[in-house]
Amino acid sequence: MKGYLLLQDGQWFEGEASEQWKTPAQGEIVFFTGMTGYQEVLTDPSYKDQIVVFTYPLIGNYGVNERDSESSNIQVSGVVMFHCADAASHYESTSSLGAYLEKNGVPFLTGVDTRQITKTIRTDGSKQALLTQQKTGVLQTSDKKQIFETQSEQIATFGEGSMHILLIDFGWKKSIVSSLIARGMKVTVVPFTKVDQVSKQSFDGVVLSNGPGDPKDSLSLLPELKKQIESSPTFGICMGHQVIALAFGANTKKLPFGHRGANHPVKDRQTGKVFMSSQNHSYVVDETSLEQTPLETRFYNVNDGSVEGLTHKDKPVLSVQFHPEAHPGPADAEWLFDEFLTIVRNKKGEKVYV
Ligand SMILES: NC(=O)CC[C@H](N)C(=O)O
Repeated sequence: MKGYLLLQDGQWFEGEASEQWKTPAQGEIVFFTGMTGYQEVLTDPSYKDQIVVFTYPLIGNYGVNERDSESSNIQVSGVVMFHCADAASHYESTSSLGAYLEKNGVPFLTGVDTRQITKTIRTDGSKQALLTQQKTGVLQTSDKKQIFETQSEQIATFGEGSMHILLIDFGWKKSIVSSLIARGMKVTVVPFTKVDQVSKQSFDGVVLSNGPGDPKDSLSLLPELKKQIESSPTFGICMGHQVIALAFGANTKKLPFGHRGANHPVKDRQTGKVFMSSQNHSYVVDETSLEQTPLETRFYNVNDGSVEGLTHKDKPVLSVQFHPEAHPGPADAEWLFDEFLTIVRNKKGEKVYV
């Protein structure tokens, strides 16, 4: 059965449509350049309502398993691949990728020139798109604020460590919680709209999570979030980093087509070292807006010079645009959890020297 990807500007691409495809799916079209990690990408809440194009031509080779999902649902609205492997080969695989997408009612298109689509996005910028079985289709305008779509409903605690971290949730990835638990932390996840319901004194550190959509949609909650950020050592990841910047008076802006992949080089101004990072974002902190704030740039993107992380001049606040929990991706930036937790431990009086 034929299927089509229609772009907002009228361009279209033809491919093979998956079977269980009842209605057209709309979303912002984005491309991911990593060779692996498709299960984590599909279930990462930061990808909510996006149509993901995988640029690596063979996707699904190792199937889908019970362990790697970043949340309990598939978050993307559709998927575009060159080839989706029918036969999955991995000892932990419980399903092929195609069967997993079909079971969850997520449409996908194969046999398309994914690199051509990517070139189009890179040249003309990100845009809305429709996956449909007709060559024609109407794109709906939407004022949906994704930032409110994926946060957890309940306040929940994980792990049993002696240090207690507040994870402010914008659409948290499982890997952030497991990275903290692996380092001896107890983690309480609180939706960002409910931070006023938790006491500022009960936590040894605060982490602001990743999440979908535009960070500026959090503006009305910034005063409350800022109180929490200033109460304890704080670490922001991706959306969390952008929200910290906004809370201290900086600005964010949309990139022409975002960074999504597992090999984005980042430079640490403090050490001069470059390392590889996993990334998934459309927005960045506008460096020119930092001048009037107490924040300074610590990390840069080597490819385009954009801001990749911040520190506060006087407070224990650290933030990164990339993903130190890195699923998918290289583990090169994991040490940032250790740097942050050393600050947390030292503040609590458990001296740690690194
Ligand atoms: N992974 C994230 O947290 C993404 C943050 C934000 N939604 C962006 O696209 O820039």
